[in-house]
Amino acid sequence: MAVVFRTCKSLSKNAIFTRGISSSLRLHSQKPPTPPEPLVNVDVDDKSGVAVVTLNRPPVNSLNTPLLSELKNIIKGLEDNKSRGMILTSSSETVFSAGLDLMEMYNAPKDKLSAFWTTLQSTWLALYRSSFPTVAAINGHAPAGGCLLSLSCEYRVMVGPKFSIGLNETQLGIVAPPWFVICMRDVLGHRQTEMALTSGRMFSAPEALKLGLIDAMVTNKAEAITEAQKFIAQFAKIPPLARKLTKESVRQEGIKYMEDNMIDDLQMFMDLVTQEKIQKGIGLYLASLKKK
Ligand SMILES: CC/C=C\C/C=C\CCC/C=C/CC(=O)SCCNC(=O)CCNC(=O)[C@H](O)C(C)(C)COP(=O)(O)OP(=O)(O)OC[C@H]1O[C@@H](n2cnc3c(N)ncnc32)[C@H](O)[C@@H]1OP(=O)(O)O
Repeated sequence: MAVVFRTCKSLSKNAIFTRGISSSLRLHSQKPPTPPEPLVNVDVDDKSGVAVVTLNRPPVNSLNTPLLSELKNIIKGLEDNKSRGMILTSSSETVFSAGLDLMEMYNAPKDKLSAFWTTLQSTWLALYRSSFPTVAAINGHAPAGGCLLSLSCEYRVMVGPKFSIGLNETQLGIVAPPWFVICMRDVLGHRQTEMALTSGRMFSAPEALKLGLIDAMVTNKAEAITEAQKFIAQFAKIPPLARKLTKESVRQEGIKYMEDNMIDDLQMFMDLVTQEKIQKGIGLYLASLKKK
């Protein structure tokens, strides 16, 4: 797997920034400061043109505004570079993504809350409607927003059997927004979605496979990447424009929902999440996670 420097340069603002800083600082000091790790890494394979995009926010890849923003920029960069495909995975050995960063929603000022949600909306839309094939190589737990990212890809390969996946929002006393529901229904159908979401159930990888929530189960990350590459390779001979327009057509409900309802959806989020009862619930949940 080779990193195409030209592609990375145009994809990651962070990469240009850190290179610039470290070379200029080297003139003045012996020890340049260690550049910050990007929150999302991207490696593009020269031969296949497929990008492996790795969430890299330890310990659990919780999705905060900067990470989402970086992911969105990478997806846009891949679009601009006419990418052949994208595999989304995690640098953690046990967690794909713990979902939305609860700290972004807890006692947050309204402007930050609003920026957080709009960044989530636009990142999701960029991923969901991306023209290139997308696969989630789910190499760890994927609750809530982690499950949403997976569902927004076209194919899901999960490392099993011990990791779990699902939209568990109701268990937290919060509500999965309509576009989360559309994503789940795209994959599971109406009845299974209702059952899964009203209970907030998390599924083990074997359960998820049986239900169709994931498409394949493997035993490690390397196998997940190989399976993902195989899925993407089957599109090599499909004309990209026909593929893109077909994907958009199949996903029209979700795309249209978001395009038409961005502001209402933001308002619903703000109204719900700022309620005292919800804030208390998030606080208790965060405390229970920290107590573990
Ligand atoms: C009509 C309606 C319209 C609008 C709706 C409005 C609002 C609702 C918004 C709905 C959307 C919500 C989607 C979400 O994604 S909410 C987040 C849900 N996530 C979870 O429930 C997962 C919680 N985490 C876990 O279960 C475990 O951490 C996990 C299994 C992922 C990993 O376990 P592990 O044992 O490896 O790690 P931990 O020790 O638990 O965690 C390490 C530290 O990370 C902190 N942590 C974990 N998850 C989160 C998170 N999501 N956000 C912030 N922080 C998180 C955890 O507290 C630990 O912290 P420290 O103790 O190290 O300080």
